[in-house]
Amino acid sequence: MVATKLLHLKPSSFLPFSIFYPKLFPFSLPKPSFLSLFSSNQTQTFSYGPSLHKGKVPPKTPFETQTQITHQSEEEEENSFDEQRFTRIFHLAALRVPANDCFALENRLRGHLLNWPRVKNIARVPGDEIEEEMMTLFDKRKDGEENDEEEEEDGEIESLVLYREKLVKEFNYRGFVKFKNLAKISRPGKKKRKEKKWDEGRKGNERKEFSIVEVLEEEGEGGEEEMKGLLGEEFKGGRKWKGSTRLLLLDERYGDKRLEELPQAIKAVLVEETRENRASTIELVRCKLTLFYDYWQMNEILEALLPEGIIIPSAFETVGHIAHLNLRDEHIPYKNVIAKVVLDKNKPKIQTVVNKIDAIHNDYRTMPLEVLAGNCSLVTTVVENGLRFHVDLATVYWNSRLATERQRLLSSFNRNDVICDVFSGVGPIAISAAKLVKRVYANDLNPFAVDYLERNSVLNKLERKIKVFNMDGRRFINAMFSSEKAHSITHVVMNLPNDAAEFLDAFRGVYRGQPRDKEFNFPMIHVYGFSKARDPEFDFHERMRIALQEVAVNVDMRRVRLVAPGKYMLCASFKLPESVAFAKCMINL
Ligand SMILES: C[S@@+](CC[C@H](N)C(=O)[O-])C[C@H]1O[C@@H](n2cnc3c(N)ncnc32)[C@H](O)[C@@H]1O
Repeated sequence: MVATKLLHLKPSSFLPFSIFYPKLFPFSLPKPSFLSLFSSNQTQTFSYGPSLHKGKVPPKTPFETQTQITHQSEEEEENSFDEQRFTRIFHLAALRVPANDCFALENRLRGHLLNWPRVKNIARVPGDEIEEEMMTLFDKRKDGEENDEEEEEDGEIESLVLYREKLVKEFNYRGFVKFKNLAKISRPGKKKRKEKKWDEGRKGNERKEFSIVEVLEEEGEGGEEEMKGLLGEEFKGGRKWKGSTRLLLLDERYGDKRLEELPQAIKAVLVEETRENRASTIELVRCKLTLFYDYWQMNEILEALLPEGIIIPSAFETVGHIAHLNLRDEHIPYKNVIAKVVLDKNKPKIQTVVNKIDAIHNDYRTMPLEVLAGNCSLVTTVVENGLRFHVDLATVYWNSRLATERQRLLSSFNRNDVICDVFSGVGPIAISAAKLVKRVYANDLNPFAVDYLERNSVLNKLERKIKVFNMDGRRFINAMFSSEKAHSITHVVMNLPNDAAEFLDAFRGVYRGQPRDKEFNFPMIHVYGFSKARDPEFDFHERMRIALQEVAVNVDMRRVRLVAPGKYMLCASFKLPESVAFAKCMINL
């Protein structure tokens, strides 16, 4: 006979696999495909795992309805939506087992337990937690070490209140012999109290609970009041208290199954345990798993919020604490809501969400950005290649997507090299190179970039290896190669893909007028460019030829990445041709 008592629940109105179309957003368009799923003759296929379309939407409490009526500013209203509309309730079956056995049983029942992303299949039962020390006291009592006047026939303690009273009588003349244990009976442990504090105080960036599991108890279970008296209002034992227990959440397919319908492995656990130990605490219970807004992934929330047919923005670039979106026109009416979801789902790493509002048109290559959510600071710190870079996206250029390319370039430098970075920005190439090479000359036209370049050199303790310049790229090339420095420079980096090829004319005649028998240095030039042509390599080569007025030979041309459909970023590396350096005509600066 199976002695384990089952909790029989009233049939719930919840249909396990109904689709609920959440009316989440005033401007969400009707979703015909969702609605059609309500039609009665539609047969649905089982889809595994939690989804906003499955589960039950909890009814609103009067308090929630009231808070919605509170006044919001226009801006708040634009950015907000009711997060509670994303709460979903799932009904599951679980084995309630003694806490000490749960890991062994979890192993044994592998394959039959809930396997949902981010939901642990072992859950605590609120209120029945008991500390190890208290349990020892309990066990001792069970083993008959203590007087068992109040013990029931099956060895269980009938009343903890009576037991406590008995212990009180046993005080020795000092009165404290057993006080330690007694205190534990009625006082929550330190650990527990700490947890509560954390929970109460959580705000802003702190992680919130994204799911809770509650046991659905039958009414009128004995012993509840007694346990409440001992363990406080939190206790929701309902049944005879047996110490700490855990819930092993069963696979969602068993949510509405009766014991007989469960797989043999689960039945075996229940039957064996009960046979071996009549006081077995293992039982099959029904429970309620609630998943909150914080549970769902960014795409799941956005899918529910945005009208059908709109592409769900799924990716963004990260620069330090800033998420940088590139929203399409169709997203613009929902930009604030999208930004809020991006922020919520990527906190605390992301603190600010911005959108690029226009193409880059200015010389300094700074992006026109609009802050959509979070704090307004565009000053951030990026870590690349083990180095730290302070960046202000409002005034300087930064592109994290070029990190791999920068690595590739750096790997071609060695400790004897001297690098000349013509368009250095805040220094991702120049400062990283300074770690490897003998010396770096770094230049940028943007005074803000140069300011950050200097600060970043100091931040990374490399300022002694870097000399910083703030001038136009052509003047810089000319200044470098008409000075003594020319003899040492081994690499020139020109990363201004829109125009760098045209700046190659600055190399024409840099050694003009100098005696040819002198030892000259012909550095490697690494120039970046974009091309939309059908043959991007040929196109870029042509641009270089026009600027140099020579055909550069032995050019190593590489496609760095596709920056837009049909538009490549390229890098051409070649040795400065002697004929260019000694050319008679020079550009007018
Ligand atoms: C594409 S960014 C590259 C910055 C840096 N190399 C990086 O990878 O982040 C180009 C840089 O060239 C600078 N720049 C634009 N025109 C310039 C010019 N005529 N002379 C010197 N620097 C210039 C811009 O201010 C910008 O910082």
